Amino acid sequence: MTSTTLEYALEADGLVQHFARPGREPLHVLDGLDLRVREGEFAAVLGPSGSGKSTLLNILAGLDRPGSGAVRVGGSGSVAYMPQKDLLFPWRTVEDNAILGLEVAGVKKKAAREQVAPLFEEFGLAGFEHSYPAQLSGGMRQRAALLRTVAMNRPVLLLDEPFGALDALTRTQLHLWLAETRQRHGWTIVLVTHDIREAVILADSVHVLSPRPARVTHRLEIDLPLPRTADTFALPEFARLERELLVALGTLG
Ligand SMILES: Nc1ncnc2c1ncn2[C@@H]1O[C@H](COP(=O)(O)OP(=O)(O)OP(=O)(O)O)[C@@H](O)[C@H]1O
Repeated sequence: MTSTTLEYALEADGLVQHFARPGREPLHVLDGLDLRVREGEFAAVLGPSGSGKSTLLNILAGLDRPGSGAVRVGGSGSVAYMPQKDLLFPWRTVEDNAILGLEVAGVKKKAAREQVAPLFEEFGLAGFEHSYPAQLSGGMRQRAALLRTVAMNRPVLLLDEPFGALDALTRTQLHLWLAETRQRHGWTIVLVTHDIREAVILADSVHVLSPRPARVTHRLEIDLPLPRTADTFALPEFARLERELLVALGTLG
């Protein structure tokens, strides 16, 4: 991964990935995948289960190297990554979980606590700073994990199905909350999901993956008006985009 002045906040070109399998031919997971995300853009990567979404994010995060292809991140060249199984440490308070990434980056505990303090209110966690993860609801835990990711103050956020394990009502509440919060902050986000509604309510652009080996088969601009609210779900344009994505995924004829 290199850092330079780029036209895009994040560029991935021709990503190819194979995984070795004992006694069988390698599993071909990514097949020349391209992705371009502008600064301040919310890009959703939508694909069926097993299509290679986590593989893609691991490469974008710099945790894995692609077999071929390249990733470039603008600004400082670094990203903040919230993996799918982003476990909060049960023995740390919400506050101490929130500062974990900063501590790992070398920030002193006191300074890290001061840095994250203003975020608790906005993330609906004010008053729970000294609670332990087991004392939070599922939605609050995901917000705490997201707070920890955002606290890293990196130019690009990578989110791997952050709401996948939540019940439908909590998930919708978090969608509306994130839609508002990210607009206020202007974050650049790549979110992978297999939830079409999630992609449409949140994103500026949706990048549809083919089944494995994955490439981007469609890129759809989501030009629904901002701010996105509960009323957005009722727009005819929302239903039209949902249907278009069902077709792009091959779910409808
Ligand atoms: N390190 C690895 N070694 C071998 N195979 C792997 C490895 N990582 C992923 N795979 C395989 O690559 C394929 C794609 O996995 P990946 O987790 O990227 O898919 P996904 O789209 O994120 O799936 P889901 O939506 O179900 O989480 C799967 O078949 C998986 O078994």
